[in-house]
Amino acid sequence: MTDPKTAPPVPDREQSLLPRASGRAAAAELLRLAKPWAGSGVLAVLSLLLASLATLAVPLGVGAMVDVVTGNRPQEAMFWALGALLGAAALGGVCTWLGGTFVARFSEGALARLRQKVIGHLMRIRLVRIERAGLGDVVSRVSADVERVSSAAKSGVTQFVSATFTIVLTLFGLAALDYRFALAGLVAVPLQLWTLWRYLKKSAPIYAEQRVAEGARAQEILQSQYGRSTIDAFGVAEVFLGRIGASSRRTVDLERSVVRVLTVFFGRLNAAEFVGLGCILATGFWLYSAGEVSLGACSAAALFFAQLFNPINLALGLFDVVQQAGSALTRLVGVLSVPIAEAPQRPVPGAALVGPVAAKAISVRDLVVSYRPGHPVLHAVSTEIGIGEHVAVVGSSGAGKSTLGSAINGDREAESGQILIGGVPLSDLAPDELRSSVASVSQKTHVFSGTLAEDLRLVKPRASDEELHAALCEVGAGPWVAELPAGLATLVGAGGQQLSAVQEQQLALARIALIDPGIVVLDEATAEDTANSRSLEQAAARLIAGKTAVVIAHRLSQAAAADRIIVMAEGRIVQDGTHEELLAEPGRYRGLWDAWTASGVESA
Ligand SMILES: Nc1ncnc2c1ncn2[C@@H]1O[C@H](COP(=O)(O)OP(=O)(O)OP(=O)(O)O)[C@@H](O)[C@H]1O
Repeated sequence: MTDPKTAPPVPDREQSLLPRASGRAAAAELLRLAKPWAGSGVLAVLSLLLASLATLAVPLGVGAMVDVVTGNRPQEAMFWALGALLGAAALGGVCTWLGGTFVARFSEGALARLRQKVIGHLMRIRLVRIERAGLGDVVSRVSADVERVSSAAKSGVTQFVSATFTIVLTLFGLAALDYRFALAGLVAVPLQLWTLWRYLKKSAPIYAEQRVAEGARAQEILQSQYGRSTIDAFGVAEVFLGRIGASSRRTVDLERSVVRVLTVFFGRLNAAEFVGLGCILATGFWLYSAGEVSLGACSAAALFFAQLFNPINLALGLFDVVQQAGSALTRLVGVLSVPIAEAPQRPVPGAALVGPVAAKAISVRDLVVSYRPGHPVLHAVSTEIGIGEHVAVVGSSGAGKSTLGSAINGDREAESGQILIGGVPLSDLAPDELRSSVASVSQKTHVFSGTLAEDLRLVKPRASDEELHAALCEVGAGPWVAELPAGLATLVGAGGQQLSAVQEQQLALARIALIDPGIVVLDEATAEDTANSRSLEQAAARLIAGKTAVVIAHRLSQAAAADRIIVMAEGRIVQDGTHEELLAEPGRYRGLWDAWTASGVESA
């Protein structure tokens, strides 16, 4: 089967990515998920409101002190002002801490649920859709995007809410001193809004592009690791380094564009602040000269406005974080809109459903399968496979053998046509029922990190050690497993004991032996040396005895041993018969057989 990571690229990358949700749908989903933590949300708002109120005491206290110094207030007002400042500082500190704690409880709870939901959904999306999107897109959504939303929620939300409260309350404070101070301060608002509008217009497309570029970079890096053996074999590491470099440069260029836009944004915000402060000072001078306000009130007004610089910059600057988090959130929630394979819930997972299951017949009727809409790779394929019959599928590379195998195994959906398992349409079988009836070994087996026993128990969680040993012995793995340092408890997979390709294949066969299904689809890669490939063939033959089997024959000796052979070419069945029948007629099979025997492989 074609390796999905090296499958031909789909022309329109943007279209093949998983979808994004609308901003409204993303926010609605987040609020739904946050419901259990609504209490923490309310407490967070109240704490932050109190913390912002406390900051108002500073300009008022300093204003009072100025009035004491200029003789407008009695001396003892100085002690009250100092006391108010200290009390406000303590209250502000405690409330900010409480606010941060409640925000974290609220946002982390909601995010954990979202992440769980997205990953759960991803696991149920059909493999072909994941392959079309590319692993990079998937990985960047559940890592970088989750991280972006999480860090925005942790610090950004607290700061944003505090800053907004401080801005609103400070404007009230200014108005309380004299409404003309508040009006003077508002002169800066149109400038700030214009600055923000320009910034959002410029930065939104850059951020969206940045997310896609990050996905593409992750895809290149993953591809270079998954394809390591091929890359090493052909000595093309430089090509991949070049591709990773190009995709990294793209993300760096976009990062630079972000910094440029941000610098202009903050520069304009500073200018707007100075315009506002100038207006406040001019208003103060005018009101003081007219004898309408005290010098202390003028100082308090200037301090109020200067105190707005930070929260305004913070609130507007946080649009950046909020925007990025929003963009990431729409990508995360977008995953939830991808249709999934319906999985009826069953109370007992795996264990109770694992075999032995009686052999069943397979009917393939006018089967059409496509990886991309409108480009079928199987064209109306039909065949009947009887109970207990062993059918080999042969044909040149790309003929559609693996696709047929994976369609029978339920991994590939039919675009049209049908597959019946024991007379029941495959699409009507519950996933657990399907898994216990049909099991397969593909060319690309995976050894999961953990102990050997854990790897095998993935398919039969309650299997005893004796059962695991029996399955391993049945597929010829007994001798090397006996030599492992800790037997079944030996760590295998990434970071553990490295297994050879043949041992990995035997492990895959042992999983089938444990499931003991009625139908087996074998598409395992051919071992390079004849001794090993023969031992694997013998193990496979033992495994499929008494079961219905579809063997994608990579060696024609496997085909010759089958009850019947199907020859495929360009997605169609071009010959169908026993080994002897097909050898007796001129055609593709005889050509393949002659070429194979001439190569001397079978006699090696
Ligand atoms: N994951 C995939 N995405 C897109 N196209 C694919 C994918 N897998 C296979 N194809 C295409 O489908 C066609 C049939 O491939 P398939 O792997 O079924 O052939 P095969 O006969 O099993 O070949 P091989 O013996 O090389 O495994 C080929 O044109 C292949 O490029």
